[in-house]
Amino acid sequence: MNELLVEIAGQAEKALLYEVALTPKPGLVDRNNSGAHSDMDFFTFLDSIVSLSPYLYQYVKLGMEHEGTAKELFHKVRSMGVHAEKAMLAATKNINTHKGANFSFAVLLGATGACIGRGLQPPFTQNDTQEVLAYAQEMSHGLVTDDFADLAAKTSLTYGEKLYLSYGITGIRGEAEAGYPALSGLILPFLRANQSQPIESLLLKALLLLMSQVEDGNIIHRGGIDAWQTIKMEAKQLLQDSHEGNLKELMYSYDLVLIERHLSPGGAADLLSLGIFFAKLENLF
Ligand SMILES: CC(C)(COP(=O)(O)OP(=O)(O)OC[C@H]1O[C@@H](n2cnc3c(N)ncnc32)[C@H](O[C@H]2O[C@H](COP(=O)(O)OP(=O)(O)OP(=O)(O)O)[C@@H](O)[C@H]2O)[C@@H]1O)[C@@H](O)C(=O)NCCC(=O)NCCS
Ligand SMILES: Nc1ncnc2[nH]cnc12
Repeated sequence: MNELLVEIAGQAEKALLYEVALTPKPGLVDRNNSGAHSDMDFFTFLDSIVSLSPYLYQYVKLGMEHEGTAKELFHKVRSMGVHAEKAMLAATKNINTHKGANFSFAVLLGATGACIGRGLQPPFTQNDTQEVLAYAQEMSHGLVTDDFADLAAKTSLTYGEKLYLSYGITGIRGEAEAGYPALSGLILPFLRANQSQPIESLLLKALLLLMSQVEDGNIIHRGGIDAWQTIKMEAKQLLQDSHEGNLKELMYSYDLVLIERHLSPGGAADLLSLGIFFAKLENLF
């Protein structure tokens, strides 16, 4: 069973490495540049991933060994996640590289471990993946209401809390509570349908697909709702205009546009990592 635990956690780590290595990503940190970020670079992300690695293993282990309710497992992985977040910030000199990704992997690796504890085995079928997402939804039930219950009394607010108060946007918490529809209904069907394509162009197009549809808290917190709506339209147009011969050139140009606008689709980047994780468990590539 330990080999399976190591394999699952390893796929999550690989997904985070694939995401940051993917190049060129508009506005994001990659092998070419730091996108719209002045405080972090490719090596900051490598340091971050290494700091999170032991906790990815612990999230799966907590799930596999869990015997209570899904909600009880959520509290266990979230407690572990707080330690992971501290380790990440220590490794990155207090820069928020993977806060959202750490939260989602805590929930989804815990859910994966719980389902494996009930007999699920990789390679996953689409139904196996859906069983994990359904369990993650059960774990996250009531999360938005619980987390945002007493915001008025708080003296300092996170980006997500500010977005909720300003626009009613629920961000990654809402995504988790809904069972990650950006995975089940958007990126995973796309990756399954195009799995034979070269991986870099496949993942670049997957990122554009996410950018064209997800409610990305990072874009909104920096640029507001209008900037987010514009990026959704532009990403959709790029997806329509791109083909094997011009994709990288279009992405390089769009990277310069988002850098100039100081906008970064960090939420879409996190969801890309999660999509790669499940694609690996399904042996898509
Ligand atoms: C639930 C938490 C994630 C806390 O959330 P928080 O309230 O802090 O804020 P959110 O913005 O709601 O979420 C934080 C990150 O989640 C990513 N994100 C946002 N929207 C979405 C979405 N629709 N789908 C998926 N993911 C989303 C995003 O993270 C990525 O971008 C971050 C890098 O950019 P950042 O530094 O945040 O912003 P910058 O523009 O760079 O800032 P400046 O340079 O301009 O200053 C990076 O984190 C990526 O992961 C959001 O940032 C969870 O952390 C939590 O529960 N915290 C409480 C303590 C705890 O329980 N921790 C353990 C959790 S297991
Ligand atoms: N490659 C990346 N660049 C900037 N923010 C991110 N958040 C997650 N991945 C990221």
